[in-house]
Amino acid sequence: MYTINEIFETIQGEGHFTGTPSVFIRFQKCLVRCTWCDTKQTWDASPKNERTLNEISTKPKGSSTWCASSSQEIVEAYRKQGFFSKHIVITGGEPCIYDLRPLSEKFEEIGCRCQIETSGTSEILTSKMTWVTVSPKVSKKQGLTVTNAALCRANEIKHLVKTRRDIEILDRLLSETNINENTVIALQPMSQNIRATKLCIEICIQRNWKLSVQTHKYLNIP
Ligand SMILES: C[S@@+](CC[C@H](N)C(=O)[O-])C[C@H]1O[C@@H](n2cnc3c(N)ncnc32)[C@H](O)[C@@H]1O
Ligand SMILES: Nc1nc2[nH]cc(C(=O)O)c2c(=O)[nH]1
Ligand code: SF4
Ligand SMILES: [Mg+2]
Repeated sequence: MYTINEIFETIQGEGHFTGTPSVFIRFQKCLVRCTWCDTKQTWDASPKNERTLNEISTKPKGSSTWCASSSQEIVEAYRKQGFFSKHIVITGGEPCIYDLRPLSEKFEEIGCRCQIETSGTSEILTSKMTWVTVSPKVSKKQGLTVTNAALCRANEIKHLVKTRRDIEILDRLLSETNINENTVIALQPMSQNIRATKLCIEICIQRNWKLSVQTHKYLNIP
């Protein structure tokens, strides 16, 4: 069973698939607890916030209610909602605390393609066809860090940037890991910070990396 915070259809606002109509399956629970996380409502799955999948499918955005659902029930909810998008973004919270093979394979059986948004701090178990976006995280407090294996599985490394220090951290990760030469590298400014955005533009031009600005926050869509 998976713990799900919300299921909604929107436009992918981040990374390589920016602009792609997508159905988001947002998982509950994350152990990393980044201080600047823009989705803190997903961190815990407290029993008092448990609801049914039906209630989760129609709830207001941003609440910490969640439900326990099987991959079959999630795919059925996708069909019932009459969504159009065939691009499924599995995010969270931290979705990779779960084995995502059953969910990703079930969605592929109905002609969908899956993408995972992950911190890279848990083992990535998903179908071969899944596009894996790793946004590297290091949490000394929780003793969790992005793994070599996650960076090597990544189709895309989308790195959050606040200052030049974050660029140095990414350079170190890339120098220590033998990533696939086709891996897309994207820089994402933290919390739409103007200085961080200007720095990301400068470095993306110099390195021929992709800029990822969270377009949904500028468009004010989910
Ligand atoms: C909420 S996280 C969930 C997936 C996974 N836990 C992860 O960190 O990749 C989804 C994406 O939002 C990004 N994100 C979270 N908080 C952000 C913030 N304040 N500014 C910019 N991006 C943020 C993460 O880096 C990640 O790429
Ligand atoms: N539109 C939109 N695009 C997104 N890309 C990654 C998101 C996430 O929270 O994982 C996200 C999100 O929350 N909304
Ligand atoms: S790993 Fe992702 S969901 Fe967890 S706290 Fe960090 S940004 Fe938020
Ligand atoms: Mg988001």
